[in-house]
Amino acid sequence: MSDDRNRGERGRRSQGEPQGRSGRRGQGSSRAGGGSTGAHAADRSGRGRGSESSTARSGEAAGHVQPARRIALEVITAVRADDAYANLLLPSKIAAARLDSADAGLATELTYGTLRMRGYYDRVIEIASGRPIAELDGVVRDVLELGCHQILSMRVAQHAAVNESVELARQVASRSSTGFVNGVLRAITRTPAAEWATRAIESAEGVDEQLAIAASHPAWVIRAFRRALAADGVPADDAAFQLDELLDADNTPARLSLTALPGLIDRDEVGEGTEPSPLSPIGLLAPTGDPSSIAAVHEGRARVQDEGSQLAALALTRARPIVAGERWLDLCAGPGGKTAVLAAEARLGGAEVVANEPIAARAGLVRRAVAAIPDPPVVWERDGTSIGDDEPESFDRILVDAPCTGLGALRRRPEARWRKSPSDVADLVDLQQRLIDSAVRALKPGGVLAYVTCSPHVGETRGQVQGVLRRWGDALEQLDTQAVLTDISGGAIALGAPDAAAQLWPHRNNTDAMFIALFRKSAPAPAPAE
Ligand SMILES: C[S@@+](CC[C@H](N)C(=O)[O-])C[C@H]1O[C@@H](n2cnc3c(N)ncnc32)[C@H](O)[C@@H]1O
Repeated sequence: MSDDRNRGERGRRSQGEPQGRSGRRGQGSSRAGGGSTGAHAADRSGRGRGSESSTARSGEAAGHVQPARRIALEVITAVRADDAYANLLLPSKIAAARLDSADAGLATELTYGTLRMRGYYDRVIEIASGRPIAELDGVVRDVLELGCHQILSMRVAQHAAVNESVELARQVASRSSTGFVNGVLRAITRTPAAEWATRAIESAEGVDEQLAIAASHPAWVIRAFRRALAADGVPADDAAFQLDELLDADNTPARLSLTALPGLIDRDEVGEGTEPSPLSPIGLLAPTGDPSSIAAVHEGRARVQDEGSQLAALALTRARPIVAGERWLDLCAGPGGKTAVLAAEARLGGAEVVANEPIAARAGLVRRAVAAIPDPPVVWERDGTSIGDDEPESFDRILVDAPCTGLGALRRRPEARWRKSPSDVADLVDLQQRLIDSAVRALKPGGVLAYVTCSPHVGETRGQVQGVLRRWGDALEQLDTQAVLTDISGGAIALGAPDAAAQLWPHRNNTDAMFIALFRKSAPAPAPAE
């Protein structure tokens, strides 16, 4: 654990330093000049051409901008304007531009670092420019955030960060925006990073609002994490420290972890500098780099997968011994990471898997994910909420890895925190409930259901458990998921307060914040003896 992580919330905040390991340290030495900064006095035309960054996206005018910066900006703009996924878009852009590993590393740091910390950078930009961030053109804001990341969090020479940002603005926005970008970024360079942090944090009122800026998470997410930690039994006197650790872990890139698909490859055959996961019996930790260069990954016998996701899939497959001939359903399968584990385990035990994913493109990803497995699962493209009525009492095990806010996977998908709002939670909770009820209907009596989310939000986790037990009464019994996970991990896993369900945490388990709850559908009472 880094010094930063040991320091704790109160210590860090008292030093006026924002959250995370991304190295926000003072670089400049002169003062930026309050509400009427140099930037403010300079060109205030934050408005560009009024269009999104088509030039940035096509890369037409590369100018004198380093390719890594251009690619980072293209991805940041696509994430903001088109809801693109950075983890899908960035690797394809790096490959298309044939960046060497150093430039690929730089593009990755620029992209993920900016997406992670943009909430904090936006506040710095507001203070430095004297303008609300919402008033700026989208692409100008993207350029400024990217520039902020270099100035406040990286060891990039400040003149390079400013000059290349101005050049990027010239390429993707209006000519007049270049003066504005130049003025704002120069103003930011004139104040040490630590002082910016203090100013930004103190500009907010309220503990959660200040922490939101320091840790660059929306305040409602901070509150949801607080509640989830409490629900997991974290004592009040440890809550602030644990929250701090969690936010820090969210802002720390995840290790590269792989699954060796059971029956397709042994863990020790994967090689390439990997080491066994301490938590998952099918998991490996790999050196960072391009995972597709690992032969077993290229062949589909090993897959990139968080250890928490591995454990969620294994919780279902190993909750009890497999009986040959069992039928399993993966109700929400796309893009197929857990389907691959289910299918590999099912094959060894003589069971059959059906995968379901209603979005055609994601169903295609499921088919790709299982292509290396002999006799791969059939993939349906149906609405999971009606499968219970269409296929009643048909499956021995069902995985409901439900659509959720994704607040448990912010290490890997930093932009997810800015995408969701509290109003999304209600819709997701409703969909999750309908998927669970459908799964219970589709489950054979005596069958096992695993409900999984990559979110710790209580409404999506323990709230759903309470709801399903209320709705289904004696027809459903909760299994001891913590005991199952403890068994799978050989006792290595640290869990919260004793409970039937299990919540994993990035700061505690070094996994995504997966929530896993196992249930068994009651078998009908045996017929009375004659
Ligand atoms: C959390 S993801 C599943 C991740 C997947 N199990 C894996 O490990 O790769 C949830 C999936 O549910 C799908 N989904 C959304 N609505 C659905 C519905 N009504 N029925 C079934 N699946 C749905 C989404 O398209 C998404 O692919």
